[in-house]
Amino acid sequence: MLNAVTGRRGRYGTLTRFPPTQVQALNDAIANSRGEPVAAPVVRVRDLATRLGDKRIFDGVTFDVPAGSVLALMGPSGTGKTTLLRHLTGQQPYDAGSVQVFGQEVAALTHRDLYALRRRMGMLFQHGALLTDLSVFDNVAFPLRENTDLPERLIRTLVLMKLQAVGLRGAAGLMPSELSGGMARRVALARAIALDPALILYDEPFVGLDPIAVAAVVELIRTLNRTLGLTSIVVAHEIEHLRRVADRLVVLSGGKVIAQGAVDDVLADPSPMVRQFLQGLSDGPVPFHYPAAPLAGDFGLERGR
Ligand SMILES: Nc1ncnc2c1ncn2[C@@H]1O[C@H](COP(=O)(O)OP(=O)(O)OP(=O)(O)O)[C@@H](O)[C@H]1O
Repeated sequence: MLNAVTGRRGRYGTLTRFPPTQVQALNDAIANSRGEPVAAPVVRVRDLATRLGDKRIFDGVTFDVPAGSVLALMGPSGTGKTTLLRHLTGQQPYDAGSVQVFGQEVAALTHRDLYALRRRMGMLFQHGALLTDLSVFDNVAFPLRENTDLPERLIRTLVLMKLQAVGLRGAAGLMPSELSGGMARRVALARAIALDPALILYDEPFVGLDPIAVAAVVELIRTLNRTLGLTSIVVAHEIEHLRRVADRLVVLSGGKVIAQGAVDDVLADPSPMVRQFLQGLSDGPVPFHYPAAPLAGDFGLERGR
């Protein structure tokens, strides 16, 4: 019998590891054949529309994040990737369409239910700095102390387990100022998984890291996803890192999804918009300039002035 999350086979010996999307497809097929409901994706976005100020950010965005997968979210700067993560956490309302996390419509949740939903999500934001006055240990303990009534003895065990998972148990007594950028990112990751989330959101997790630290974070995202049975969304620009970390790729541009699917399929997508974005060209269909008033007006060069 297939395990719904990992795709490992049980008592019949050989262990086969399927890609998560294939696992979901297989489980869905099995459930279908038995007349059971199919496994719902962890995140389900349908016809999402959002305006911020007078700017249309999303206009009919639709995609799923299958359970157990790592989804990479890419798109030109300012296209709304962070906004999308904020829709998932309920920090930013949307105008139309549906955003479901764990089967719950985020916009319909009460304050209390939203709080409960957020406890099932870990977040690693680029600027989610560590608390500088607290040690590494206390930074990771922080969400546990804030959100649970666990005794200190148990908190200590949990914190050391999370630090062990990111390879920094030995650094528990250090202060943030004593850490390298890569170590700090890993401590932030230990803090993000402190409450055992089922979904983790990474916003630009590789920015500012040297190649060795990037390799460690790439490896960690994959390992944590596999060993903790997480589902992950990674917003990043670095195709070479995302290729190593993600199962699926969604490319946003101009308020729409311009490509989505298995990473290698999207990377091979021949459409000019996708090619331009992926190859970093500045003169294709994706505009380089943020919309602005005519140049002549801004520089006082209009006729008669
Ligand atoms: N509160 C707000 N009010 C008005 N406009 C906003 C607000 N927040 C964000 N924006 C605009 O929404 C757009 C999307 O921003 P967002 O940060 O989601 O983009 P992004 O794809 O994450 O960008 P980057 O890759 O540069 O981080 C940007 O044009 C930004 O200027």
